[in-house]
Amino acid sequence: MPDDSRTFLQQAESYAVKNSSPESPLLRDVRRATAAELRYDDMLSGPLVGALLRMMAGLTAARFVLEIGTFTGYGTLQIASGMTSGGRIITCEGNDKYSAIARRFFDRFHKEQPSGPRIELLTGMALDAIREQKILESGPKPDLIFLDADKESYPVYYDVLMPVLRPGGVMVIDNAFWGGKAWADAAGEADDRKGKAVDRMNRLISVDARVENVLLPVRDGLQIVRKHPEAS
Ligand SMILES: C[S@@+](CC[C@H](N)C(=O)[O-])C[C@H]1O[C@@H](n2cnc3c(N)ncnc32)[C@H](O)[C@@H]1O
Repeated sequence: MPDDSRTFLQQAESYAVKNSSPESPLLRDVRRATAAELRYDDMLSGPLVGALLRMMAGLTAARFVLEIGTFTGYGTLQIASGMTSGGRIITCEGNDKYSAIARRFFDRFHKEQPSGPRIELLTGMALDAIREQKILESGPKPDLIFLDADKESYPVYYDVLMPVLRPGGVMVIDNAFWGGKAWADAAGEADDRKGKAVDRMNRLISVDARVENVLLPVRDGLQIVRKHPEAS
């Protein structure tokens, strides 16, 4: 990306954050703790994507949400703050260090909002954890799914998760540009396994008759995929 367009996008993002609903003190603390304890926070979805997730939780009147890739819990807590009381979020994280930080903040959320949604953190590889819990086989279908884990598996996650999303529900997928590798691969300019997988998923979505989607140039690309109400 040319330097001047990068500057424009950075300025646009910072302007957009300033002029969107602010994050709560709890969310600010998650960001600060992540930066202080891990010394990197670039995997965290951040205020803009977070605010959009929170809005999606409200717009879908979400009672049951599934998140793949918790990291330190920022996106989970944004979603939780957009949900009504009595709901449930299942979130999956494969890294113990990250899940320990997330668990601390989930405990604080449950204390601060005892009648808010319950957050259940599954540790281990996401698809195994979900299969063990039999989430995909029985029970209510998720109203909202946030996919934000290993990019090479994105097409598999999409295949496995779209059938369990409730008709009319929404799947949000982060890093749909994968730093520009998604289209570099499409143009044959790079050989990046993650970029190829992300591009494959984006193409799958754009021809999937079960859904309508919009791929937004927000941060690293955000797929908003809505399952048609009559789709199974
Ligand atoms: C981009 S971060 C998630 C950010 C988080 N959703 C947020 O909103 O701040 C991706 C996370 O997915 C986790 N992850 C990657 N592959 C995974 C897998 N197969 N199963 C479970 N977690 C995985 C990583 O350890 C990492 O914490």
